[in-house]
Amino acid sequence: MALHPPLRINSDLPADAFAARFAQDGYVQIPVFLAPEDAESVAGLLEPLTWNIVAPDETAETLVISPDVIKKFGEAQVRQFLQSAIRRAARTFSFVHMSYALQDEYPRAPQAAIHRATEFLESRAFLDFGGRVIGAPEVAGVRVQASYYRPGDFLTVHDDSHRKDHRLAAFTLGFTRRWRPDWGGQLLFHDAEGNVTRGLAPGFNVLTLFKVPTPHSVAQVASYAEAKRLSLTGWLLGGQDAA
Ligand SMILES: O=C(O)CCC(=O)C(=O)O
Ligand SMILES: [Fe+2]
Repeated sequence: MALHPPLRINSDLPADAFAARFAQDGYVQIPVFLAPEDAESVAGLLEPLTWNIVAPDETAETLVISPDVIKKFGEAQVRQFLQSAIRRAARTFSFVHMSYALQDEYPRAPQAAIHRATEFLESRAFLDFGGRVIGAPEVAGVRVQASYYRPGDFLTVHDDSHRKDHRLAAFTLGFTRRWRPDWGGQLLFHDAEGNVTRGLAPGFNVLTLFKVPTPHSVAQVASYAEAKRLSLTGWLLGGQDAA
């Protein structure tokens, strides 16, 4: 049962026009996705979260480095581990960024204000809107995290295929303000020749949907970037895997 006032999808959105774009291009961006005051409210909830650093270990398992883990193992050891995740990025899939696991956290404190976003992303309103745009009315659930990319953070090329989950499409809902194009952090789409076919700048209250599988990455954020690259990112799921 929902504990929070629902976030409202902007009522003026022409879902069918966005669906045509998605079908043609394999991705679509929907600006002013939430009612503007609701987007402001989500942005205000993301800022003060207690974020964890995430990066894969040498077996490709995601390690979650909470502030407690840093206290326990010490900053030097954490830095060493992150350096190895950065070195692995030269050869294989890797990433370093901050994350907040909305759906894992929800049962611990469903009344926490951030879960207005969790409840919305799991709601029929969001799943049905997403389903209309991607042309898959059977969207059954969602897998989602909040993410925050700091200077130096990155995500190397991958296509979002998953062993178990049936991912119908990937989405990101951005809450990044005033981003300069030379700050990196773009969502990049890649072709077979190694060219970037499209680079989408982080934005505010923009929903991006793209097909799975699609080769993509997040460009490393420049050391001199001053804004926070904040978003809610995840996948619309089909059938039996719904959360
Ligand atoms: O943050 C983004 O723009 C994309 C994130 C992504 O590709 C992923 O988490 O798999
Ligand atoms: Fe991805």
